[in-house]
Amino acid sequence: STFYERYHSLEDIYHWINRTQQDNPNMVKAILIGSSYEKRPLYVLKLSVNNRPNKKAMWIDCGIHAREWISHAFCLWFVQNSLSFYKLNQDITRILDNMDVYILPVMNPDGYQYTWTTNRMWRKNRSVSKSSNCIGVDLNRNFDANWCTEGASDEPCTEIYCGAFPESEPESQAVANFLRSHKDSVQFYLSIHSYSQMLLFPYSCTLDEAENHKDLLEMAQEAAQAIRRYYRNTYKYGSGAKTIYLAPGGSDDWAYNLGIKYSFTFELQDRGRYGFLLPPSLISRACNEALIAVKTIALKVIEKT
Ligand SMILES: Nc1ncc(C[C@H](C[SeH])C(=O)O)cc1Cl
Ligand SMILES: [Zn+2]
Ligand SMILES: [Zn+2]
Ligand SMILES: [Zn+2]
Repeated sequence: STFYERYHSLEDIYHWINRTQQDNPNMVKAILIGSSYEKRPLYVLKLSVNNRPNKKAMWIDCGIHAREWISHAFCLWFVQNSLSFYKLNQDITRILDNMDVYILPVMNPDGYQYTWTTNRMWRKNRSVSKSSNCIGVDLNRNFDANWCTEGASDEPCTEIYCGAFPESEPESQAVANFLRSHKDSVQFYLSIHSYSQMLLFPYSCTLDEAENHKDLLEMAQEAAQAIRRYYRNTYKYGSGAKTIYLAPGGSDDWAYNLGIKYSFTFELQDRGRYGFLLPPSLISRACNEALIAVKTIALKVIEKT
């Protein structure tokens, strides 16, 4: 099986980032947006095929949760597919001609490394708290969106520990800073997770409906329909609070409140048979399903703006 149908160590992904930039100097640029708690680099790959004035952009982050390995695999898959099929596939060509794409393949490198060396089921980052022997903050409860209310915990030993304060973690702070400084061009935010096959949009932190709920629902529905039509697989869709659970401090809610009105979290395969331990043989199916969903929504964002 090819490189993109296998899971890769953190070091291999860093090598891949370098090689991808070197092999595609006109389309790919690696941007260092910060570093992790253990001082590992956070690299964003910028895909850009032209320098149109006030061009829009989309953002995809992967690996906010360390054990969700299909997420990291999707970011690599998306970059490879975009570079390989630009000018050959009309959807990818239309997307790249109209939008720059910022991709963060490993948002939580310390946690990812830890799942390779020590504990495959690790979720959080690896920061040390002053008040407890337990390690790690749930980066998807650390953003400033109803921070640390119901659905998160102020207990460092829990899997949904919200951290000492919003953006207390270097990883979430780096992402928030980058998006704050690019909020006028970024129109579409996407965070990739696993598992349970869902296409989620704001809000997760409250049962209130987002002001463009109808748009978001229509986009998610079309994406889920595309997956069903092309891959005969079922993805649920809806606002996070109603579809999965009430949970505050998530990156998608925060990005939405920043002004990025098309904001989504995808939960990729599967439904629980393998869960986080999705076998490599299912990587291509899972990534193709996510890819058609991303393309469907990206094309609708381009239409609407
Ligand atoms: N805003 C959000 N959007 C999606 C989710 C679901 C993910 C699934 Se792993 C999580 O629990 O962090 C959670 C939140 Cl807080
Ligand atoms: Zn090396
Ligand atoms: Zn997750
Ligand atoms: Zn999940």
